[in-house]
Amino acid sequence: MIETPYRRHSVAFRRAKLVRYNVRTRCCYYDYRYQRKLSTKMAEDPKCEVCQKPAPQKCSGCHAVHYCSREHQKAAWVIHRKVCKPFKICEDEALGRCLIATKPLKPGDVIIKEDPLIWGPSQMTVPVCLGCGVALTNKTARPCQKCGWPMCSDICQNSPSHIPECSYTINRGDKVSIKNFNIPHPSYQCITVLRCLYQKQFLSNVWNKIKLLESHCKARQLTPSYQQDKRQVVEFIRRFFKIDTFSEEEILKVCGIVMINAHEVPLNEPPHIAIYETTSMLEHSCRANCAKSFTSKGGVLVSAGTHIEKGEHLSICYTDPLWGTPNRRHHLWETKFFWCNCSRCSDPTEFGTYFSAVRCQENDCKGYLLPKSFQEDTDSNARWYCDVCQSSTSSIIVHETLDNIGRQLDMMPKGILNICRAFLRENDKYLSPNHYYFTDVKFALCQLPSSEKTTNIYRPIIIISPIDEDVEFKAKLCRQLIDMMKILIPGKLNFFFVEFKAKLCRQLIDMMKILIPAEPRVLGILLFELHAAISEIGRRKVEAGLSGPDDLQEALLESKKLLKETVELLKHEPPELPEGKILIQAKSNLAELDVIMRTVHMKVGDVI
Ligand SMILES: C[S@@+](CC[C@H](N)C(=O)[O-])C[C@H]1O[C@@H](n2cnc3c(N)ncnc32)[C@H](O)[C@@H]1O
Repeated sequence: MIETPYRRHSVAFRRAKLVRYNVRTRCCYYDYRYQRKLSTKMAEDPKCEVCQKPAPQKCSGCHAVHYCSREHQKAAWVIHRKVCKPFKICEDEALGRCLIATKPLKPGDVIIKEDPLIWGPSQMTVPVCLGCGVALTNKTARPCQKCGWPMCSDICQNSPSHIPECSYTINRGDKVSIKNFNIPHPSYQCITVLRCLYQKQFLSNVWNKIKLLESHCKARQLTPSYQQDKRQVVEFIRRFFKIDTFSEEEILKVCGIVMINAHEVPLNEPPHIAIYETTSMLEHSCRANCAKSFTSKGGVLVSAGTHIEKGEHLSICYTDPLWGTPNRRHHLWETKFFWCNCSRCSDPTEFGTYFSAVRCQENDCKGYLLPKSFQEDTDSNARWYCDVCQSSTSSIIVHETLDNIGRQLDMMPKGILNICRAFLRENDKYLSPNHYYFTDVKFALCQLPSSEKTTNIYRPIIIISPIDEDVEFKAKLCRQLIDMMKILIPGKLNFFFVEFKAKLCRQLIDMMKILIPAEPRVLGILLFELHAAISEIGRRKVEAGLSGPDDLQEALLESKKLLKETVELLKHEPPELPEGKILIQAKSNLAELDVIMRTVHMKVGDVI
């Protein structure tokens, strides 16, 4: 018999008793019990995964298994590649545990895909089903027959996730009774913490992973949330559930673990939270290199968002990457107990985008004010300096101005074009063109629908951004307006909005690629909106006789390129999330576009 590589490997594995034969499927399977035994032993004395001889070489991917020779590594790869990871877990004095790439990665490569160790409702939530997390109403709620917690179905009542609070409630003696489903209910504050404590009491394999996560117990003691947890979680667990197995300290440590490590999972309304074994170890950067998305079942999927070199730290962004630097840094300090010093926070200009900068108010000065470093901006004597005239202004005054504009923005209805325009125009004298407040408004404008059906509520106006310095663009818009006025009926004059929208999308895409290149959702949405605007412009121009088939084909080709990029960026998004819906739409538009392009080609030939 010819020995195939597979047979060679299986023989080697069987000899080493790592592979067993499954009679039913007639296949060999990898016996993980052996791997675990070997891995524990290898920590002291590395042994070959295949033959158990001394093994000097380790897997260059995960660094977790060893081999005595290249042959045995090759033989093991068929099975090991299913569990091998492109990173290793390291310990850093400042960061704690963190993940480091062990091989080069390209955008979209999957790095981690895992189910939660624990999931549960957010601390502040309306009553939700404890089996699936969906919000309940008087009509949909049905009490669990064993404990009374409201559930949405029999399946959820018997869900393994519900076992902890169900069994603690049964032990308590009285069933839970929840009647009001419209407002946040305090009883839910302790559920996720209780689920972790249950692991401590009964399931040591899960608890052993949870307990290693950072809790920042000491730093938290000085915060209001610690006192709140004492009153609302510790007391509730003790008084309501009558549990005295855990000390106050133990419960508060778990509260800290949940606060520091839980990820918000937005699959349901309201979102639930989840702790993951590996993803919860990822460090933060405001210009992260990894992207996080979720599977439909609540698992997490971390993929490379940029090209990542071997040896690079893997990071995600814990905060909203479209907040300004002071806001991001304070938020991280208040919720995760560290001052961020990432490459973006260390560069006040945020890679030349001036995303957090304000305009210099000195006469005729075109400069921007920024602090020398945002690390020092927490000081009350801090000042912001102009990059042109070098004048300075107190940080307190800058922040007061920003707070006022922020309040204005909070109250402003987004999605009303004229109001957004007025905001951009009025604040142009204070804020840099790429300022985060402007970005917020422009991002909302970019998501306004481009098509006639939904946009003809907009008045026929020429929309020229106050920050628009592109004179040629304005002139072009005016020429087009005159042409169009002659041809179009008034209801179609929102053409200018679509042009404006396409321009905004391009501006934002360029900036996002510099500022947050690993945020596929933001970029994906913008590329999709740009495709919609370009298609609409092409279509309307042809309808109005303003352009010929060559322009149309050019627009279609650009649309297609943008759609392909959108699909690539959003490929890991589940259909439950808005970005997943855009992915479905983009795929369908791509198919339609192919048909249209073939038709155009058949009618007018290859014009470009
Ligand atoms: C979700 S945990 C990450 C895992 C954690 N290092 C561990 O060992 O369990 C978040 C904590 O990691 C640390 N951390 C993460 N990113 C950091 C960064 N960029 N700078 C400083 N500390 C960071 C902080 O202590 C933060 O509260």
